[in-house]
Amino acid sequence: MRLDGSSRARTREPAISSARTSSAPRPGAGTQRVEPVQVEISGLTKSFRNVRAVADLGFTVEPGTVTGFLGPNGAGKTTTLRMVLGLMQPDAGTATFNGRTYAELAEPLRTVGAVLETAFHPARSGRNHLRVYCRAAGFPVERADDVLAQVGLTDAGNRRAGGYSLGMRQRLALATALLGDPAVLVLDEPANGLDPEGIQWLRGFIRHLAHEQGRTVLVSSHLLSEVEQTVDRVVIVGAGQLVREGSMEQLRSGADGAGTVLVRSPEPVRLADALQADGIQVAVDGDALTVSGRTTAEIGARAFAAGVELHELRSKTSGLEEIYFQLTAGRGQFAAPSADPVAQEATR
Ligand SMILES: Nc1ncnc2c1ncn2[C@@H]1O[C@H](COP(=O)(O)OP(=O)(O)OP(=O)(O)O)[C@@H](O)[C@H]1O
Repeated sequence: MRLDGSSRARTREPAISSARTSSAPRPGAGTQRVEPVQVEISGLTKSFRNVRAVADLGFTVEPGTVTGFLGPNGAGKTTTLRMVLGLMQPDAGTATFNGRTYAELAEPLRTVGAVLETAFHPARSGRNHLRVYCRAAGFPVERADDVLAQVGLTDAGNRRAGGYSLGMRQRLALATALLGDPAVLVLDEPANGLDPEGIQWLRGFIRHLAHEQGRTVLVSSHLLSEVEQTVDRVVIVGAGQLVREGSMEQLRSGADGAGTVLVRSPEPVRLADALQADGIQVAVDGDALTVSGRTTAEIGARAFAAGVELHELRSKTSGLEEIYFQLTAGRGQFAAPSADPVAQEATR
């Protein structure tokens, strides 16, 4: 699902948006932090006739961090987010917020805000759209002005949302998601269609929501480059299954087998001994060591502890985009050969 600029009326999916009015992040009143909420996905599974969209998917989204939910088109991201938000029933598995499913939350709109698609009444002003939403959700109408200010749309608040640019619509959708001051924000492809200035604004805004205010932020994208500078952690899916979960640092360093680290030292043998003593696999070639399955930080720390001088320490992988491509190549979606569930099972 995408921010598609449509003006369909929706009730359950808070919408977004942008003006070139404000570039400073202002997400929330003051610097108060929200109650931390952990999102846990476990065994989530969903099929549509002969397509298994999500298959036994499990991962955790931590408070105070921005987690990128990445995968190629058709990998199952939207289907997963819909199940997380209680908009679609899973065939199996659960998605919980501090242990409760969306349906079990006492005040779901105060716990979770979502930006799934742009959807506004085109004749309504941005401010009115937010006020209508406040009334429907039982929030004080003053919240409309609070969130307009947060996303830098105060000056455009009285203009018809139908005349907003895509960036402004995305800011308006984000403002809608923030009305309930939720601890969790789920954003589906929020940078879609934004210009570089809008992307920079969004990046600062999202990071502020997580890092300064302790919110749990899950941002989906099919492009790693789009979220690379925004997210702290990544969850990569392919064909509905978990491909990789970890910090950006782990992904960059090619840890857990995605790549190797090159180390140069005037004492290669002593360094190799120190690393091997910790069960780390090392290949020595002159003054160069090639190390698999560990981050540059881990190797640097081990060398420091052993008192070994280093002349070079770097990831040998050829870049994030290449790692991402390698991890997800050919994993757009399952194409089960038959609608027969037994035959589908055989394709797992
Ligand atoms: N309502 C539906 N009916 C049938 N098939 C569906 C439905 N929704 C999703 N699918 C299929 O499930 C698979 C996963 O789709 P999904 O939209 O979740 O992927 P995605 O990762 O969000 O992709 P994109 O980045 O293109 O939005 C795809 O093969 C898609 O065609």
